[in-house]
Amino acid sequence: MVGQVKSTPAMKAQALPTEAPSTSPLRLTLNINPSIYIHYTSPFISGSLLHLIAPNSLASMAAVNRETQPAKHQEVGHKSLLQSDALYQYILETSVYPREPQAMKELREVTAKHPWNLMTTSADEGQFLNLLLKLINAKNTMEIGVYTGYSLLSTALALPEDGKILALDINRENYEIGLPIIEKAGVAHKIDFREGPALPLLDQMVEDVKCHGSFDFIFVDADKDNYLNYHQRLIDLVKIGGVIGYDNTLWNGSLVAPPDAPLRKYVRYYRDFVLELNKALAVDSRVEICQLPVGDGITLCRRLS
Ligand SMILES: C[S@@+](CC[C@H](N)C(=O)[O-])C[C@H]1O[C@@H](n2cnc3c(N)ncnc32)[C@H](O)[C@@H]1O
Repeated sequence: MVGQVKSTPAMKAQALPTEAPSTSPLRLTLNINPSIYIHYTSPFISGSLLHLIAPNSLASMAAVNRETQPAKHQEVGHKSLLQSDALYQYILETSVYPREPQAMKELREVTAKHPWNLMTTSADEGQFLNLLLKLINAKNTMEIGVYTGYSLLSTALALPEDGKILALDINRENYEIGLPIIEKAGVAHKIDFREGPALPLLDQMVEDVKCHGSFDFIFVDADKDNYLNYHQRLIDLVKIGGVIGYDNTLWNGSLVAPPDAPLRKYVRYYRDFVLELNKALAVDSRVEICQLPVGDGITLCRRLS
C-alpha cells in the first residue's frame, strides 16, 4: 500500500508557469539556430516560446508574423517541433481531430480556457499514447504529472475495464477541472489519484517489493529536474518488457540552441536537466530507447533487465 504525501503551497507554485497570461492570440516563429525553427501558437502571450526568448525580442517577431501568418490551433498552446506549422495542422485535422474521442475533445476545449493550458499534452501525443497503450496491452499504469488530465484520459480510455492508473500530481485542483469529463466518459474507476510530490511515493513503492515490476507503462510529464531521480526508481517499478515514456525530452528545441541564445531563465534551467536525462538514457543498458519528435519530444524506454 502506498501512502499519500500532501503538497505544500510552495510546491504547487513551483509547478506553474511564472508569466502572466494575456488574452491576445499570437503566433510566433523563431529561428533559434539556422537549421531549426520553433513554431508557437497560443491564446496567451506567456506561452512556450516565451520560455525560449527574451521579452525584448517578442514585439518585433510578433509584428512580422501577425502580418504574414494567420493564428492557428489556438485551442491549445502547441508544442510541435515540426518545421512546418501547416504540416502540423494537417496532421491534427486529417488524423487526430476526426478520431479524437468526444470526451478528450471536451477536456481539450475546457483546458484551453485555463491560464496554464500550455502544460496540457497535445492532441497528437494523446492519440499516440492511446494507441501505444493498446499496442502493448497495458493494464497497470502510472502517470506522474496529471494537470487537467488529458493524457490521463487518453490512457484511461485505452485500458481494459479492469485497468488501473496510479496518477500522481502535487495539484488536485487542476485534476478536478477534468474529473467530471473523465467520470462522464465512464473511466474514473480506473484512476487512483494521489495528491503530493511523486518522489516520496515512489520511494515507498520501491521499498515494497510487491510493487517491483508491477507497471506495464509509466508516463512521466512533471518536474524535469527530477526525471533522473524518477528513472532510478521507475526502473524497478516497471516490469521487464514494460515501457516508461518521458515527456518533453526535446524541451522546445532549446537543447540545440547556441550558448548565447536568449532563453527564458527557467527554460535554460530545465534544459540542463533534460540534456542530462537524454545523455543518461542513451547509455543505460537496462533499457532500449526511442526518442520521438511527437509533441515536445517523448522518449520511450523499454525495460530489458
Ligand atoms: C506538464 S503538466 C502535466 C500535463 C498532463 N500530462 C496533461 O496531459 O495535461 C505537469 C504537471 O506536473 C505536476 N508536478 C510538478 N511537480 C511535481 C511533482 N514533484 N510531483 C508530482 N507532480 C508534479 C504539476 O502540478 C503539473 O500538473
